[in-house]
Amino acid sequence: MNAKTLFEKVWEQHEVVPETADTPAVLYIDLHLVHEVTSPQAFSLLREQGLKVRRTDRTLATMDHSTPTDPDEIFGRVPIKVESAARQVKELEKNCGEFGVELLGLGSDQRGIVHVIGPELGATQPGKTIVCGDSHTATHGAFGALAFGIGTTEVGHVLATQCLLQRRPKTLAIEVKGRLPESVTAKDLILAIIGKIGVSGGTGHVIEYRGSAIEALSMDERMTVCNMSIEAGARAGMIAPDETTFAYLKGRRFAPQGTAWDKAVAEWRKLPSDPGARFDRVVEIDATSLEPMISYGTHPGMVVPISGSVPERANDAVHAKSLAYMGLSGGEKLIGKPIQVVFVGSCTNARLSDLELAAKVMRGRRVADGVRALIVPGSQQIKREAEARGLAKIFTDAGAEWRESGCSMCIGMNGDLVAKGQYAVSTSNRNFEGRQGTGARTLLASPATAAAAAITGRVTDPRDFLG
Ligand SMILES: CC(C)[C@H](C(=O)O)[C@@H](O)C(=O)O
Ligand code: SF4
Repeated sequence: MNAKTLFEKVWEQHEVVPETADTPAVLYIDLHLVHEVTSPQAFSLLREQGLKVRRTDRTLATMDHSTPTDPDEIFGRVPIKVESAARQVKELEKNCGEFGVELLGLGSDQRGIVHVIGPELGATQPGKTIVCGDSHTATHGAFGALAFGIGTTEVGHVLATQCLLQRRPKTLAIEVKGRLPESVTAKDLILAIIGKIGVSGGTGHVIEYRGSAIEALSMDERMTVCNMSIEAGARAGMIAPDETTFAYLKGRRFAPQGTAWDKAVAEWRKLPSDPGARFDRVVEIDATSLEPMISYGTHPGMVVPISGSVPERANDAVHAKSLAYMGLSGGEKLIGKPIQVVFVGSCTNARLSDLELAAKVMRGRRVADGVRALIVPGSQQIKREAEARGLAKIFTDAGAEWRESGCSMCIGMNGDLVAKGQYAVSTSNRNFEGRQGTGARTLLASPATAAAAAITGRVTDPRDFLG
């Protein structure tokens, strides 16, 4: 038998027409997720050409990027303040209505960040091809799906045909051996991986994360890892489905039910890479020696262990420019650096277990004077669960702000912003110049590290609080 990787199995099951030297492959798409930022032009294209959405039953829309997180704006008690955001929200409502696409709209109790709600509703499943006009679609690969971010023109193609033109990527295995130490999170792991392979380390490849440390992760943690595959330059990230995956999915809204469930699980069990399957590249990481990580620069590869210092790179103009933006100098220690904002949220780290971790640090403590701490659940469902479990109260008692779900401060387009020159410890995935607002300085880290910074007002080792 020809040993195959997980990626190869999913790819080949969806290849309608294989690629040739001159033409990309035609791939069938099982699930198309839609949000308000990258869909307006795609729907216009359909309208211009007199086309319908080919499979409305395989298309699901939500609102997340432009949605405010203030309940008064969300529930229509006051108008949405950011005008461009209000327009996008309206347009998605209109487009979904006109084309018959299910929309988890502003008032929906199933609404949330697109990469949080797909899995939460069980729409994300092993072996599926999943696309969305959004780079962090890689998140869904945590279930053993092949999930790509696509551009607006491609969103139009998929809406009209349920197919996508794609060049076949190469495969990269990232083998994570050992076990993560106590108080070192999945976020620290993925930041360490990107620090090691670099922001273009995965270019042209689909990553499969594997090994004992990956198998030990919960679904929430696997999603955190796969989410940032794109920050390593990869097309997608995947993790083989296993009992953890099946247990997560069982009983969710879109998951197969009854005998269809048993049949699906039997198929999903065939997906993991066969013994002896070959990858184009293999990288090994030892989980046992990892520490909590933090970024210091303006791309996610610029990371160090939290106890470390900003690297010195003489004659590196790009490094120097980045440090100038960040207001940091080579050789400077990160621990103890004063910060002004803390953001716990985003499709990387806004699931229930992330909020639990932040709450563990903040319980019975107060946010430091002069620090703004914003905690934004990844979905309305997570919001309700966090409230039911008393997490929200821990945050508000500590003096943090607790909001409606959405992308929020991860991206400066919905009104949640970091001011010029301020330092924000953020659990999101991107730290580019201006990402959280003009002149904002982002330090990427885990929910534990972010919560610890909120309490002390400085970059802090989360192990001081967690042991
Ligand atoms: C707005 C959207 C297209 C964008 C993406 O593709 O990733 C956003 O989600 C981001 O994280 O930068
Ligand atoms: S939370 Fe951030 S990274 Fe995720 S989809 Fe929204 S803007 Fe993109």
